[in-house]
Amino acid sequence: MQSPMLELNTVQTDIISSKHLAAASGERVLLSGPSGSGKSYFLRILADLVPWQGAISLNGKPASAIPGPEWRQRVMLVPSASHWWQPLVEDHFTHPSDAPLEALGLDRGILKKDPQYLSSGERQRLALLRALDRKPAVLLLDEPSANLDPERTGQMETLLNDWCKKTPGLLVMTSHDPAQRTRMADRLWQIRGGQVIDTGEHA
Ligand SMILES: Nc1ncnc2c1ncn2[C@@H]1O[C@H](COP(=O)(O)OP(=O)(O)OP(=O)(O)O)[C@@H](O)[C@H]1O
Repeated sequence: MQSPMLELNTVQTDIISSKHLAAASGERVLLSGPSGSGKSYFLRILADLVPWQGAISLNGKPASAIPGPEWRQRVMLVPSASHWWQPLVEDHFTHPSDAPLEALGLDRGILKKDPQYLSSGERQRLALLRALDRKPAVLLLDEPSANLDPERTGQMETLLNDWCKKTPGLLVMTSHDPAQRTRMADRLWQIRGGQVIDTGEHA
């Protein structure tokens, strides 16, 4: 592997732990495990949103040396349920005119909508675009296509593949869909008995 973008060494919490894990820029990591095994929680560890012990680094720089808000801008979590607090969708974007809405089958008029009237699928797609607008290095996605039909899921996967390659960025995502894991995974991390391990399987 080229030098890792994200690296973990003996990370531990009350719920979950991992020994050594590493992933490089341009990779798509699929995180799997049964319901309730801690996938969402693990993404929150990576985003430094819950207390953890051990070592996590981004491009060789330890998380302890990077202020939390900066870390979360570089290692950005898109949870399965997104929060919207401004009057209009566009108010949540730094550069709304640059957002590739069409790539996800969204009309540009949606930027002028009140977020409370969005459908769950619109909300999910816009939450991803809002995250990309912040230009993260690592994108942590919790079941990003859970509310999407197969056509929209395909569009989202294409957008994510392009983002990974061109940025190049690192994608870590959860999915309950084995077919999606097969389509997307360059690397598989699995939660077994409270341990996150790299299965060594690659697509
Ligand atoms: N901040 C927290 N403190 C303590 N326990 C938590 C915290 N967050 C989640 N948990 C617990 O961790 C366990 C794993 O939850 P998590 O949501 O990460 O599972 P998951 O693998 O994402 O499940 P699913 O596939 O059903 O979404 C659950 O028992 C949950 O109650």
